[in-house]
Amino acid sequence: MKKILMLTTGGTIASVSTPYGLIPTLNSEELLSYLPKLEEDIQINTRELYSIDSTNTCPKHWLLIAKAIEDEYYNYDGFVICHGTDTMAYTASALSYLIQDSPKPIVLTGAQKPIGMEITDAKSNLRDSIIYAADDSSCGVQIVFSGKVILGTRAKKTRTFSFEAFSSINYPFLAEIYDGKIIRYISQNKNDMKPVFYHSLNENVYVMKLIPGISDSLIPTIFEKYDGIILESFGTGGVPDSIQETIFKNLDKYEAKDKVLVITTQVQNEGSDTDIYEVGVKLKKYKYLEAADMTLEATLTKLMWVLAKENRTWAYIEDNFKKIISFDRVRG
Ligand SMILES: NC(=O)C[C@H](N)C(=O)O
Repeated sequence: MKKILMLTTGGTIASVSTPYGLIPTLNSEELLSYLPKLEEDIQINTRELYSIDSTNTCPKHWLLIAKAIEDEYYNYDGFVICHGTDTMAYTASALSYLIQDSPKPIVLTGAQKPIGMEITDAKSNLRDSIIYAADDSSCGVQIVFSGKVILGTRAKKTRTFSFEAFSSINYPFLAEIYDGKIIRYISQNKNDMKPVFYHSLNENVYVMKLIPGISDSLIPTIFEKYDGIILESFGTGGVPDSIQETIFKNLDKYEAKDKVLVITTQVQNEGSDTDIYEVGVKLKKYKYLEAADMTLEATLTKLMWVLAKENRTWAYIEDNFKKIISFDRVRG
């Protein structure tokens, strides 16, 4: 018999309607009581880690989830985390860096409608997640939602209301689940996997979204305050004239290992490549990193993981940021 640990953290799945709006209220046992009967023989133990709308998720919650899994890792065959959908992709990415090479599945799920409502996606999402987490071929961190299995490093919430809330960005779905049956499109080899747990993240990372004509007035303050600056640029990536000089001055002022600039794109699909246009190529004389085809969620949490290392060198930062972890990037 397979043993699954279901961890709960709040979110819509555990919410009830109140005069003030939906509030996460159900505890983990109450949530589990809604799980439809399974054909498989699976023992599920459950534990509430905290109960919040995932809007309020912070990096400390990611560390807490990772620690709870590490503490129970050898007592269970798989883990299911019930989580709010709004920041689930961030949590899935963060867990992909905090728990690497896990031969056991770590599945995040949630719902667009509370589990107590008559029309809800919660029961099927929970059932699919448990079945997927109990399957011998599953491993690593994934989101299971609306019948799709998405790598934690590739997930993005792309719909606010529909049940099909998540997309897999620049990577195919790993599997789909129909009527409780898993159809795998990509098989993962877990034979040589040994889990590695990490215990810290550097929260001093800022995401700056560019808009046409953006002013450079906040840039010196951002560089002073943060260790990692992610520039969400346009198209394939470039730094516009209005902020160019100030960005370059600040890159010169701080050593690259102290303040790290990452260029990414606002375009959801296909990623960045600063080698193409002059607005990107001119950056070449500076040390910076490129997100390439990584999601923003993966870029942010990977940078937090990389910058958690004390006395880091540029080589350490570059090697680890560019290293492919849980298929988070395909391009250089
Ligand atoms: N569907 C949801 O779970 C949304 C909710 N606001 C949350 O992220 O906690």
